[in-house]
Amino acid sequence: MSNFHAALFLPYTVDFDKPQQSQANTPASALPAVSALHRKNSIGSANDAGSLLRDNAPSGITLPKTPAAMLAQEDYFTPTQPSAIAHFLRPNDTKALVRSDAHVPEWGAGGMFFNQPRSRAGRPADTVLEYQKNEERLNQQREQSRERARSLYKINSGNRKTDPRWEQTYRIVPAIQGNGGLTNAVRAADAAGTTQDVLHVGLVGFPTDEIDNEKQQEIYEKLEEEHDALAVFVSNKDYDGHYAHYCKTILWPVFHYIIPDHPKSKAFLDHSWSFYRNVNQAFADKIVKNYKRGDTIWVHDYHLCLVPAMIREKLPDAKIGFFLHTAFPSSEVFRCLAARTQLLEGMLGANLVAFQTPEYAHHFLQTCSRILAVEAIEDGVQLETRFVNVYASPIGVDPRKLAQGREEKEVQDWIDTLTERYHGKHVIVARDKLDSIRGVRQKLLSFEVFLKKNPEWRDKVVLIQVATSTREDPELASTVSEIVTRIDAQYSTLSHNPLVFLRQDISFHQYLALCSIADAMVITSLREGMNLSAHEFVICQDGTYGNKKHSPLILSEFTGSSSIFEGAELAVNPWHYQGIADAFKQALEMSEDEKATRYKKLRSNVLHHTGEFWVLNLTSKLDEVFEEQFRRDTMSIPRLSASNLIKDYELTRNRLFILDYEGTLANYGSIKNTVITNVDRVIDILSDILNDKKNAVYVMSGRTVEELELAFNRLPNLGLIAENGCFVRDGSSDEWIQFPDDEKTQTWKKSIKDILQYYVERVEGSWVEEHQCSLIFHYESEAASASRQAGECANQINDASASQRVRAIPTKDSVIIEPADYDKSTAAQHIYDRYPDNDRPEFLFVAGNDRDDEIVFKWGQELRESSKVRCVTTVTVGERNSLASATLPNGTTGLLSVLNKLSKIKTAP
Ligand SMILES: O=P(O)(O)OC[C@H]1O[C@H](O[C@H]2O[C@H](CO)[C@@H](O)[C@H](O)[C@H]2O)[C@H](O)[C@@H](O)[C@@H]1O
Repeated sequence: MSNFHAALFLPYTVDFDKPQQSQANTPASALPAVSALHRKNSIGSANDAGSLLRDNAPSGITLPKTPAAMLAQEDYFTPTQPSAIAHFLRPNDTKALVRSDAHVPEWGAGGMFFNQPRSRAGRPADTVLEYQKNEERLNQQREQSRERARSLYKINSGNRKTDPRWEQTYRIVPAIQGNGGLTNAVRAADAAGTTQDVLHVGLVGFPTDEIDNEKQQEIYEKLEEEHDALAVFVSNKDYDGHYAHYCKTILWPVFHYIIPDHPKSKAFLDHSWSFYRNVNQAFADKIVKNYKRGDTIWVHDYHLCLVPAMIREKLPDAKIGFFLHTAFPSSEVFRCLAARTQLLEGMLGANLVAFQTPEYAHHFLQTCSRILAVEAIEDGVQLETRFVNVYASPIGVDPRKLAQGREEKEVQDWIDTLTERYHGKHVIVARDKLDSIRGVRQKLLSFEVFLKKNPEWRDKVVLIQVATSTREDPELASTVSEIVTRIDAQYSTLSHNPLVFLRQDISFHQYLALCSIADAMVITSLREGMNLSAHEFVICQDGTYGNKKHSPLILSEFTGSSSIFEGAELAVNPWHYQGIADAFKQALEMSEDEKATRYKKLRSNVLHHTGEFWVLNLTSKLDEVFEEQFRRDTMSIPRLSASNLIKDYELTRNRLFILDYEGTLANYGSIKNTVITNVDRVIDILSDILNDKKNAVYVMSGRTVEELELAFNRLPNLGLIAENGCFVRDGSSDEWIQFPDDEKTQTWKKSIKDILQYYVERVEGSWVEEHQCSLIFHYESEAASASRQAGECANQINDASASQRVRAIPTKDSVIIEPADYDKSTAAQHIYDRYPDNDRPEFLFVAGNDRDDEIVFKWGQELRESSKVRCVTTVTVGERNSLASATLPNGTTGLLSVLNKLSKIKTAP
């Protein structure tokens, strides 16, 4: 059985061999500045290629070539290998450790590292018209590029469409695109046997229109046969529109709280939505085509939110998990997305939707209840016929492989070099992609405050900030440049630069060495799903190599990682510059004892939350919820066996029946009608059952005390549970017991009525029904806007009144607002407790059909599991998934006929 892991990019890509060039035909403009390309970017020399890309740097550090430098060159001349070491410890080993956060500038950028087609997509368009114009321009450019290549390689163009560069032989190499943390985690789990038969599904990481079908097929087969990878091929247009436009321009910012009503936000655009859908569909189709019963499907990250529902449509019984690697925003932000409903419904196609932290999971639950008007509880979301579990499990790193990586000679050499270079200085390290969410600007401004306020540190401290990918946000890059220049001008001296700002990536070896010699790491992301650099830093600080150990971690409280470190990190608010400045000081002046104490906790959390554990944890959670959902599926719940029930009935004394009324014993009546429905047959049967003194029967309902009394006044021995458990009347009494406190009830009702009034004025045809202990907001469910408003109403009440122990539950056409501490199961428990210890019921029969009956099924099941009641039968007559032990598919009629049979049984007194 296979474990599919679908992520936007495969962990592999293709590096084409270069065709022989014809020098004679080579246009001068197409030739690269070879000397510049082959020169190493030595940070130490003043006029090298690297100096164009950085402000200042220590001498003696040699860096790999940078993406920015390569972008300046014609794509078919870019050298391949040097920059791959920024991503892998061993670029030729397709299974070696990948950098967790690879910081690839944009899709198609692999062409800077490997010989493969590169994206020519420009800046995302503001309008559909602009988008179409861009497309025309790009098509022209593509054709020109092909022409150039044909002449360069002396290939007669004729009518050939295929580009000669991509007809060559090729190698499968580890991809620089994609989620390194995910790749490492799955590999670690695979190596440990925690997971097996992994099948990666993803794009090959570069535009493939220029690769002919035959070649695509060849690559597909090679990847499948040799690397257990299923390549998804989509058109360049879909690829650009999906990734560069929809994902990067809309979803990524919104998921990281870059509010869409910002004037620059493009979240209102929708022309890229169709590309997003197309790519998601291509993934779903690929998985469906290769799926075999029993397989498990994991879909990863925000690029593929629609895939779970698309698969579910074709494979209703498949086991599907969805994991969001990024943050998930609050519902206030998420609701700004035009495609919010489709995105949520897409994710809810999974059996399990998982997040990095409980906070993101909570936001998701709240967003679902608000936007889809569905009931969201702590464990998940109740849809019309399915339950979807929601869970949080943080990803981690592979400490074993990282430890091995640190043993590599290059790392050791770099540790020596850096130790010598920064002898006597305190080094703070940072490596971030220079994009809008990583908070580099905030970090530098805070460092400036730190230097200003702490002159004694100015010539002792060095902040080495590696800032990769400056192309995504030129405005940010220039603001950051200004700050760098200002700090440099203000605080650099002839012999010391307190800030080393590298506008390029460093190699993986250098990174591990830097982390090993650092006196602190600082991460000030404004929002981030996790931040595995923090974990890598902790692993490097064990004191095995280098003279530094247990150095503190300054970490933004808005990263997922901060949720697992339990305060052992120095948590900072990236918007509080003075706070970060104080954290710099605290880190630099921390006693060895405090460092050791904090480090112990940091390390134990990193070692606990490893990538392998993450895979294991998610896998077992998915198995567990899948089984439970299967059990709850009415199709798999066994039909009630009347003969077994009769046997139990005959064998027992003291029997307790708890039966839901509307939808279970009788059809639903009109909400506005107090005379519910014709109950004659029900009354006759219940009366017969009550004739046996060993039986107690309770009818439970959301109806009021008065309504139930009116409906059942002919059965004085019947027990009643009104208002979903707020009131109980025993069969032997006329007295009702009210559980919620009257005064408290009046207080919460007063405040909630104001909220409800707001929605009644906005939702046409809506009205509020008032019960003694609850309020019900009714609305016409047909209008989408009405159910959205109802969802919002429920959310607002839940936010406003949690402290009053009140909850609002959205249902299909109403929002029920009721006390959080009382329900049908608490009423049932009250009834059970009133039996004397030596005369408890031996037989319990619970029947229901709706969400509020489920909790009574659960209660009944627990009595059976704890052997408190010998014979327990819980029956659902509804169509939704259920915890009941049996079903009665022919509903009310079936139930009445079973009860009728029992009522005719005469047992010994
Ligand atoms: O930039 P993209 O290609 O759209 O990919 C998004 C990012 O994916 C990876 O980061 C995400 O997953 C990490 C591991 O779960 C998590 O630590 C991080 O917070 C997530 O955003 C990748 O590491 C990043 O480089 C990508 O930008």
